[in-house]
Amino acid sequence: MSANNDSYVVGVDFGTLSGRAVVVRVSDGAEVGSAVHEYAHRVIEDRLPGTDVRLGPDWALQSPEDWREVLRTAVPEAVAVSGVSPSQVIGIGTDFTACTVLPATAGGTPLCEVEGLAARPHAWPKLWKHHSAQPHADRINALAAARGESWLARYGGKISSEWEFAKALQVLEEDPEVYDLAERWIEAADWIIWQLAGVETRNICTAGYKGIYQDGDYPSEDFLAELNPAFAGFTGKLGRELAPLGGLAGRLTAEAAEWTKLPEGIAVAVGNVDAHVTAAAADAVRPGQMVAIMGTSTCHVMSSDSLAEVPGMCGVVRDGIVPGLWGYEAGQSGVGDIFGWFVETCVPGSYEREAERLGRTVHEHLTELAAAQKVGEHGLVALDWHNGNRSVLVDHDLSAVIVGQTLATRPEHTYRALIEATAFGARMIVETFEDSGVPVEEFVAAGGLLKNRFLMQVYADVLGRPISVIGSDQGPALGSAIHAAVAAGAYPGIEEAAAAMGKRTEAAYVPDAGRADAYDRLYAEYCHLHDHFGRGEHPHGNDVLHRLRALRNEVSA
Ligand SMILES: Nc1ncnc2c1ncn2[C@@H]1O[C@H](COP(=O)(O)OP(=O)(O)O)[C@@H](O)[C@H]1O
Ligand SMILES: O=C(CO)[C@@H](O)[C@@H](O)COP(=O)(O)O
Repeated sequence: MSANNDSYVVGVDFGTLSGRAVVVRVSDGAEVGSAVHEYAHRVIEDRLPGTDVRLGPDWALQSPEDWREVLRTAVPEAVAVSGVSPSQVIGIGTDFTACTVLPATAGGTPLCEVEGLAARPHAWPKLWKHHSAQPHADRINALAAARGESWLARYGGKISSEWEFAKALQVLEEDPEVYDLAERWIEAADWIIWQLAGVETRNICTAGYKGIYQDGDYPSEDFLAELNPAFAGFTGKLGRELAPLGGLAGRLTAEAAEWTKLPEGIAVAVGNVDAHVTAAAADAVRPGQMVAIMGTSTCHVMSSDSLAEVPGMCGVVRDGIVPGLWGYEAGQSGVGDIFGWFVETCVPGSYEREAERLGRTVHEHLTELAAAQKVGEHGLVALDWHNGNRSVLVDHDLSAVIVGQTLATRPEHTYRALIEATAFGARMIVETFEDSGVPVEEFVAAGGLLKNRFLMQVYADVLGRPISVIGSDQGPALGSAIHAAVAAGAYPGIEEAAAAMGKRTEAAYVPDAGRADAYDRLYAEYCHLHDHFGRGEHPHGNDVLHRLRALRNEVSA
């Protein structure tokens, strides 16, 4: 079907806690209807559903049935709310958290749904924030460095415990039977496309960033065998034919048409990652436009026409955001999650009652109180490592630090210090890119944290540069819809579709010179603590965080 003024596409964003669908007009990107489905199992962290099987520290799993339910509920609901007739929908695109990865049969059945395997933790999909494969990542990194593997520099010198190889090596060594039964090791981003189009595809984005696919190949058999002889053939569970972003993965099957109530045969776009699709939604896919998707965690994505080695980045991948450019990714594993943790576990009841009386959420109440302070007034500096450090240290055995507390420290002081810590972490990433010869010309913010205007101003002041903001509160879903429009043939490429359908306001926040100067002093303290606690036993460092983590693991084992 060809596009006309009445054509629409559906974008579906599979997030950490929910899936969101949005119906978008192809001609101008107008969002005409949306719906959200909260996952029934949310994040599986304590025990496997319906069993007494307990999970260890740093485990995080998800249920594939929750993802299918998004297709069955959020998609038809969004179309119903929009008033658009399903016959006007010409394509569907999706994005997923990553690296969220699962073992499956050759037919695509998740192993946790195979009879007899539901009580085996390693048969379940591992969510991006499953961090218990850190020892496996450490071994991969040490061996790659010792052998001088050329791909290591493409990952800033270290691959993360969140990525595909570390997670798979953990399965092999902790449950070899499940490893053997896994005929496929597949990103949820590609698995969902399999459900929609009935064909197995592997997108270039997750293969490159999370699957160590560089210059046409995965790490060699020889390398994998040195990690563990039984790991030698691992890449046989992956895919070698990579599909380009914005490409057509296939056509909606009759079964998926029944779930979604969309017409059978419409275009299904190649799978993609929540962060990377958002660049299109903000119309920020040109070289030097860094898009920060700020939510539970923050991902930083940016295209460039040149290849550079940026220490501690997540990865640089040819065609990884848009075809024809190098796509860079860096990230912070915990941002909104840190504020959420603080609100849930560190705030006295009196604050909750006051927030309720004022008709605000506790976040809003603490933000109001934090905004009344001057820079540095709380006397605190924090390290934003409650969920480890993804960039630039790439170490999920690190944990958070708050220094400067006294008996006068109030929750609003700590809340502000935590917001500032995440902004300092973002500045560390931006400066590392620039120092490595990859200039950041525009900083574009997207994601759920945009709703906190004080936080956004702190970021502008800490970064000392203007911040543009996306013009949609459904960035990933809009980005997926844009990819669907390209896959359906409505635009020749992602750049053209992004220009017509993406939205952003330039320089929505500008730094205040006085506050920016004051933050330079606090940032210097952050850098000092960052290197002291994060870089091990160098002359001025202390590895206490690793010793504490080892002790915790020993005791909880
Ligand atoms: N007013 C607020 N200020 C700062 N953080 C908030 C606020 N309200 C919610 N959060 C945090 O934002 C995060 C959710 O962000 P969101 O972008 O909606 O989710 P996701 O990243 O999963 O798509 C949660 O971690 C929550 O703790
Ligand atoms: O790591 C990536 C992308 O590479 C994200 O999917 C992951 O951080 C999860 O993002 P959210 O915070 O759920 O938006």
